[in-house]
Amino acid sequence: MSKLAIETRGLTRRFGDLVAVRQLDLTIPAGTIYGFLGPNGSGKSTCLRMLTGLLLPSDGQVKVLGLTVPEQAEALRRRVGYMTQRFSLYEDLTVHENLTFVARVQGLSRRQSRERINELLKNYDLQTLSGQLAGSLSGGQRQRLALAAAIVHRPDLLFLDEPTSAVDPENRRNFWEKLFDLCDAGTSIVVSTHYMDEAERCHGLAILDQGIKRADGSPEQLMNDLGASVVEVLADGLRELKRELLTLREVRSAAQLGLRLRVLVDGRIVQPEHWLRQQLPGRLNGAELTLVRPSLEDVFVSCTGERL
Ligand SMILES: Nc1ncnc2c1ncn2[C@@H]1O[C@H](COP(=O)(O)OP(=O)(O)OP(=O)(O)O)[C@@H](O)[C@H]1O
Repeated sequence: MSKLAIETRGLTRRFGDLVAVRQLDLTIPAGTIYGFLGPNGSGKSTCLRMLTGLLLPSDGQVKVLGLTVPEQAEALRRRVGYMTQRFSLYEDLTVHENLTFVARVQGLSRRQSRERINELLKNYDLQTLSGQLAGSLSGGQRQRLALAAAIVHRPDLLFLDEPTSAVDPENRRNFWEKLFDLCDAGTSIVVSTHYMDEAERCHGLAILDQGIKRADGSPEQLMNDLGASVVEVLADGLRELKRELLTLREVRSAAQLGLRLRVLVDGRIVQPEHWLRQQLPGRLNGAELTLVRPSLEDVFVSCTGERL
């Protein structure tokens, strides 16, 4: 059996009356990239902070790299890296000074620190920026520095909290290439995101909504197990059509994409295109209906029960 990076049972965190994370069971294999996908406020950061040992759970059991958290959080500290949402850089230190500072905190010797920092500056395309203040870097440069800082001590497990929110698509793509390199070299990675395309890159994934895990599995599994069919409708008067479709109980959602509506129909309906035409005969006369492959966004909409 392959080793686990993380295992939780009944993990819960309350803030007063608010339950930010509720009864979360997770089984995350080592050597993979695992994502938490959820909207703002769904509990992703709270969850990551508990898994790093920085925040005490209200309830439940947590094992990270075989260590019991929070009891063994100190032993865990050296083995994990954590890149926070705001990147946590020292704005008035240079790129090199930021890395040197983190290397000292992580206990690297001067020599180890020098070698490791040279390696990171090269790998993360920061050599020419070495003497520049972190506060003056672009979004993509800040992100690369934050990642380099999070892995100075070669952690076995890396946590990333919405790492690409502030960067453009090209930087996001390059960033993910770096994550796959790290994963290939044996680092387990847990990443939170609210981007579907990012979630789709993960080996495994949990969909969080209001602190509750609504589904988990590989993106392919989640799409196969959707329990709904997706029909794209090309027709006139889409806004009105959408309203009419949403009055049907079997229609889980209808989202407009340009000239089309993407309609999620309960999986128990055998021929969804035919069924839709039967429900709205006048309205769908002359419309084009096509059964298409589910996307992760369809899974997300379906799991969170949002009838958009
Ligand atoms: N220290 C705190 N005190 C009180 N409430 C908190 C605290 N930290 C988080 N919360 C609440 O817990 C809920 C979950 O927040 P969390 O930051 O974990 O969500 P998130 O999914 O990471 O959101 P985002 O994508 O916006 O970062 C929110 O309602 C938030 O207001």
